[in-house]
Amino acid sequence: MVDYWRQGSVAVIAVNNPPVNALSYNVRVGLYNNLDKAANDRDVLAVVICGKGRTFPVGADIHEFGQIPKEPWITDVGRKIESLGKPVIAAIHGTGLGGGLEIALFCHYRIALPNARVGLPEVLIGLLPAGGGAQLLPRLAGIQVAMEMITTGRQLPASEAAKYNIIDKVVSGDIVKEGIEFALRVQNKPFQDKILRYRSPHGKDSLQPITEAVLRKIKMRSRGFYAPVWCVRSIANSVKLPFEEGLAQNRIMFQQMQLSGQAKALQYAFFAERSISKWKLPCGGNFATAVPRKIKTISVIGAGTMGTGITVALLSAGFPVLLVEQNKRFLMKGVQTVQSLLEGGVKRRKFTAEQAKMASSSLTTTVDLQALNSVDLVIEAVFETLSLKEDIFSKLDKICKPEAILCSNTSYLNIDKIAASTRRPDKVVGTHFFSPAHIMRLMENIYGCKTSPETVATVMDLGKRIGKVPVLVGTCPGFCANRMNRPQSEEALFLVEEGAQPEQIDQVLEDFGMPMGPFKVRDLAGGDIGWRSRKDAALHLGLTLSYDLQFFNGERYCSLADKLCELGRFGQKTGSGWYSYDKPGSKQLSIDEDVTKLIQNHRDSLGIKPRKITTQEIQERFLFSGINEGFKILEEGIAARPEDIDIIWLYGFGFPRHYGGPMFYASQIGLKRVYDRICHYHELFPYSSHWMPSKLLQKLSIQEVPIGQWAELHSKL
Ligand SMILES: CC/C=C\CC(=O)SCCNC(=O)CCNC(=O)[C@H](O)C(C)(C)COP(=O)(O)OP(=O)(O)OC[C@H]1O[C@@H](n2cnc3c(N)ncnc32)[C@H](O)[C@@H]1OP(=O)(O)O
Repeated sequence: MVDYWRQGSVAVIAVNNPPVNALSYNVRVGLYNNLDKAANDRDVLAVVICGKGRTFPVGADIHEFGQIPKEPWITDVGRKIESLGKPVIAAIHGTGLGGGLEIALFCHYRIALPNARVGLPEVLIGLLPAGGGAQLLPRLAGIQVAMEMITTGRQLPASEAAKYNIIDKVVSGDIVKEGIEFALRVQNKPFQDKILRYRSPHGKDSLQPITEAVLRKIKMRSRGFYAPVWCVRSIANSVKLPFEEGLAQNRIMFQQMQLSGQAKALQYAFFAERSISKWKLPCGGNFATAVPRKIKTISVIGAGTMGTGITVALLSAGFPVLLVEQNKRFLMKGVQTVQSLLEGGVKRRKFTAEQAKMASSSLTTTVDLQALNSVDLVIEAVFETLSLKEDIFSKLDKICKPEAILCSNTSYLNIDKIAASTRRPDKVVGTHFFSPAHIMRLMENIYGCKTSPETVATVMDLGKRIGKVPVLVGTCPGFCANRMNRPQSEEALFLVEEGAQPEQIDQVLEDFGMPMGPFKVRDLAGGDIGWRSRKDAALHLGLTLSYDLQFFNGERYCSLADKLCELGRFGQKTGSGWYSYDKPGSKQLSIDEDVTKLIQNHRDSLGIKPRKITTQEIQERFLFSGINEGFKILEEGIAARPEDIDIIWLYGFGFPRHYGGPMFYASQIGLKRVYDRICHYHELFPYSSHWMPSKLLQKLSIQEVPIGQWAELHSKL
């Protein structure tokens, strides 16, 4: 796991633990023993530490967290380096992260390739840099830089790290060769002043104002995530305590944090995010055997909000796009939107003006579907009407080349039905983007019963290539994301009907950590879209929406949202919705007395006496109704694993990452408790079928098993 060789007077110690040279127990032992070997070899005058393969060590082995940490620790390896009596050079390529960077900081010198990156990302997995980072970095780069790096986990490119003295020299070529050359130059020079523990932290007199400013920033963005605050404390220890005492204190804090639910959730999310690319279809095809088709040209049908957002996502990843609309007026409007989104990307520094120009020049347009005869892949993004989509897909089937893949950006409709309108159901797949599609990272890919593994592999690959987080699910109304969100939106309305205020519900869920409460989300998305589909659904059933309606199609129904829409209050875009806004399109909102009155009148007309609704009830009814649906999605095999569901929620709805996602959150609360509360609400609200408890949840509530085994259990149901 650790290789050792000598080249003249230089000993090279190379960590060899693929894929990322994590500092597992055996690696730490290997480093420690090989440092001893170099120390005891009189002919060795300097030592180079590096990583084999793709990277310098990226930190501790996260799989080992939760076990009792075995010595030597990273700090023991560090002390060994400091006391070696010979200069030690860290030669960094790839990413030098966490414990990897900490070892480098114990070294006397650090060199790096230009494309190397360094950082202390422990905070992102709910921890602090207890392997010396929080003590050493302030002594090298100063308190201000250490605070920024450690509380955000940001990785710095080598050139920026050199600016802060973290890297002594940026070198090009072969990193080991460069390391040896550097070692030969410094081998006979004094290096005691390079041992960071003997320095005092730069900017220590400004500790208090820096700390206050950082804590203010953390408060604004953390939403209940506490690791950044502990990181601040660990850096303060570098000023307040002698070096060894600071190390010991930070280690104690690290151990406490490691036991916390937040660290467990973040580490779960880290591996969950990596597991989603390992998909499997019920027919047996999977990520390892299916080969994605090469996609060079893509067409997007529909130049509305979704179509233009998807177009920008594709263009900015370097794909040429042929944008299609039904007439020139819509097309022109769409092109203008694409241009302004690209300009917005330049303003937000997502890409340079030059890149935006390049992207824009890769856009072509047409009003003629026939022009799609040579594209490799089509993404349809028209209205959510099944007949319209069926019509488009049957035309595409005739026009497009036989091997072309046909995707639908539907958020709700049955993929099998859309596929059935073609003679190539194996090449039909759902690619559900989230709005705004050029920004939101989730791409919910949906397979139908005939979608081929090759088609799935192609859209999963495409998602990665355009910087999205692609998650694969099966087909059902609303798939995973919207199916889980639906009961939550309904519960939010019912809670208002029963006595809560929209702003109260928003506040409770924002305090929980959601980026926006459900009523602000409704106003942002625009109430008219849901209103139209509710009216369509009613029409389809031969019913009409009426305002004293308390049941619809056998289910509890609340018509408050319809009443708002009837008044033209569609949300931000019309300047009023559940809140009122400064002007149409503005985000500046205030509570509207008219809405308060409308709610009161609504309750009066139905004879509902408002009651006090507690924070606990709001949280439970919003979160548990979605979680129950999540378990049904698992038990039906729509999602293969709870990890898939959680990643959908982290990236599609901004669910607080320090809770891991709704399914992991449920596992932490305890499935018995979640199940009991769902049964309680089922008893109270028998006309809301979303409270019918999931069978899988019931089973898991009796024999609690770790979340990693839920999927196995559902297959045996
Ligand atoms: C006292 C305690 C001292 C120190 C504390 C620490 O050091 S905590 C750990 C700090 N380091 C990190 O958090 C790094 C996490 N890793 C990453 O950010 C990325 O993986 C990385 C290194 C930038 C590489 O990204 P890339 O996209 O190239 O690869 P990918 O993420 O898919 O990872 C490849 C496989 O490696 C596994 N892996 C990555 N990091 C670790 C790790 N620290 N421990 C264990 N395993 C790790 C990852 O799960 C992938 O595995 P696979 O089976 O292929 O899915």
